[in-house]
Amino acid sequence: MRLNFYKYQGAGNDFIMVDNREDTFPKHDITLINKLCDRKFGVGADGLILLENDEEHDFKMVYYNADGNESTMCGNGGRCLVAFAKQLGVIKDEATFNAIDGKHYAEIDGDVVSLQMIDVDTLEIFDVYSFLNTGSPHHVQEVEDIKNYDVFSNGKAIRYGTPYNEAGSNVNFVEKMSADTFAVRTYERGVEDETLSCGTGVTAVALAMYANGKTESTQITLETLGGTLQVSFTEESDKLFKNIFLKGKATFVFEGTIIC
Ligand SMILES: N[C@@H](CCC[C@H](N)C(=O)O)C(=O)O
Repeated sequence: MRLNFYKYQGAGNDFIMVDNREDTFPKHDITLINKLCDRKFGVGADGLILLENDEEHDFKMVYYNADGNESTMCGNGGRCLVAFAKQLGVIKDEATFNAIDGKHYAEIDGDVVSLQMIDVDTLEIFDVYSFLNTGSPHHVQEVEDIKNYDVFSNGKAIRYGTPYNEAGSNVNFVEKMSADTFAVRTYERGVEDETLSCGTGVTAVALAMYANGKTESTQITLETLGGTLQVSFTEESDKLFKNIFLKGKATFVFEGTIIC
């Protein structure tokens, strides 16, 4: 099979994009998707995303983690898919699309994509961490000296540990930098490693920091290893967050054809 693909990255979270409007991609071939995402034996990416036709919206997003399994929402991937849809001529400057967690609205201006995330009505606060679902599940924990923190070992232990166990959670470590700016590093489920950034992850961090009283701002800057992202939202009532937008660059890297 000859597979045309496009590589995109959003704040260093990188994805293989495939135009699957003709429904030709072998969607259940976990081994193939895992191999395409492999950084030594394949193209290399944190995930693979299919752009498909949708009856009600501009397109549909189908997301696979690098391990080859279909997973829950990917915020940076969604932003990159909007840029890909524009490159294909499927949309102009705004889009609505269908994803596993429901309908999303997005705007694109140059290489900056602003993506509306699902509303969040449940945010659990525990002694040393918070847990919430922003389309994907996220554990949020404050640490000191985040630059030198062992994200891989500690993230992996939390991801597989109680209460998450096999189903797991993504794990975000955060350190406050200023009144409305936080540094974030994320261990991603399904990649099973630290990624350079995670869109649903920084969204979770912004909401958790606000809910924990670590910031009074509803427009928060998140510094990740791969770049800067912005999250804005409104709080409708206690811990009910709406109008959540994730904003940052989504960049085309290269395209190619692979015979597989
Ligand atoms: N990188 C993503 C999150 C992708 C999903 C995650 N790995 C999971 O399986 O929960 C993002 O930008 O949100």
